[in-house]
Amino acid sequence: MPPVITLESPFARQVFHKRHPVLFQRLKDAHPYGPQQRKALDELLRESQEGVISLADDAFDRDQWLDWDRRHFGTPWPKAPFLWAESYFYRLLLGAVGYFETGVDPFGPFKTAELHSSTLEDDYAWLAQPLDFDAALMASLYGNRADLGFQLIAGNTKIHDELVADDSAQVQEFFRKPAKVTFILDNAGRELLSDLVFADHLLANGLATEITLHAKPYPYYVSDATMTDVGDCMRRLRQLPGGAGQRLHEAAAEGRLKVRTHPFHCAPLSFHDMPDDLATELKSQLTIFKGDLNYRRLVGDCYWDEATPFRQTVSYLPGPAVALRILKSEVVVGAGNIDPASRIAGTHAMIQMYQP
Ligand SMILES: O=P(O)(O)OC[C@@]1(O)O[C@H](CO)[C@@H](O)[C@@H]1O
Repeated sequence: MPPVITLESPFARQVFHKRHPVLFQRLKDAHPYGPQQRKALDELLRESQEGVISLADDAFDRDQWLDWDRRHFGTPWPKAPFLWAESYFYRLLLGAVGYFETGVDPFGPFKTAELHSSTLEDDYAWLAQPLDFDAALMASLYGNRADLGFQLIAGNTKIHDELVADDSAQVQEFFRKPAKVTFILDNAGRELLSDLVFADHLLANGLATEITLHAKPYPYYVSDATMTDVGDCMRRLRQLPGGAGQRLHEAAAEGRLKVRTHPFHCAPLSFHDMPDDLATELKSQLTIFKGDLNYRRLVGDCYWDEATPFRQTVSYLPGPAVALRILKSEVVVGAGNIDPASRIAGTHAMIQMYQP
C-alpha cells in the first residue's frame, strides 16, 4: 500500500482546524448543553488539534477500541492517520456530549432540518415521473453531493459535477440477472432519500430480489445514516410523489427490504480489516458503497497514484461491488489526472465497479 494520509495533509488539517470548530459551534447553538458538555467539547477540540491520542481507562467500549488500535494510542494527533483519527474523534465527540447516556443524536437537529426543509418537496418533484435505471443510479450518486459535514466548508457553492470514472454501463449490465444487493449507506437526509429511490427502482423492476441497507450503529461524521434515520427517511419518502416510500414499506413488511447495522461501520479501519461475519454476508451479493468516507475505507486512505486500477485496490473484497462517490477528499484511483483542488471540491463524481 502507498503511504497513508495523515493529519499532516493540508486537507486533513483543514478538517480538524476549520471544519471541526464550526461544527462544535453549531452543536453548542443547537443543544442546551451545560457547562460540563461545553467544557468537554472545548477540551476535545484542543486535544485533537495539538494533544496526544488517549483512551480513557473507564471507556465502556475500551476493549473494542483496543482491538481497533493500530498503535495509535499515545501518538500525537497531528501525526496520526487521517481515517483512524477522524473516526476516533467522532467517538470522542459522542462521549463529550453524553450520547452514550442520553441516546440524543447530537446531529439530530441538522438532519431533521434537512428532511423538513421548505425546498425538499420541490427538489423531489421529479419523483412523480417514471425513472429509468440511469436516472435512479444517478440520483443515488448525486445524493452524495452535499453531506452536512462537507457543507460546513463548501457552503452553497454552485457545483459543476463531472464523472471522472463511469462504469454505469457495467452496473446496468450486471442487473440483467436479478441480484441480492447491499447498500453500505452514507448520509441521511437527501442522500438517503435518493438511495431509497434507487433501491425502490431495483426492487420494483425485479432487478434486485432482496436489498439490505447497512446503517451506522451510532451517529457519525455529522450526517451519516443511523437505523433511526432510515426510519425517518422512509416515512418522509412516503409523503413524496411516486409511491417509492409505500412500495419500500411493503417490501420491508415482506422481508425483501432489510435494515441493519454492524459495529464495523464505525471502525476507524478500512474494509481490508472487515470481520469474517461481514465478509461472509457481502460474499453472495452486489455491495454498493456510498460516498466519500466509504470510498476511503474501500480503497484505503492512502496516497494512491490515481492511475492505479480500481480492481487492484479492491481485489480483497469477497464479492462484486460498486462505489458511488462525489470526490471530497484526496484519495482517487482508476481515474485520469485530477488536480488537488478538484479532489476536495465536491465537483467531480465517480461510478466504479468491481467483479471478482
Ligand atoms: O462520506 P461523505 O459524506 O461523502 O463525505 C465525508 C466527508 O465530508 O468527510 C470527510 C472529511 O471529514 C471526507 O471523507 C469527506 O469530505
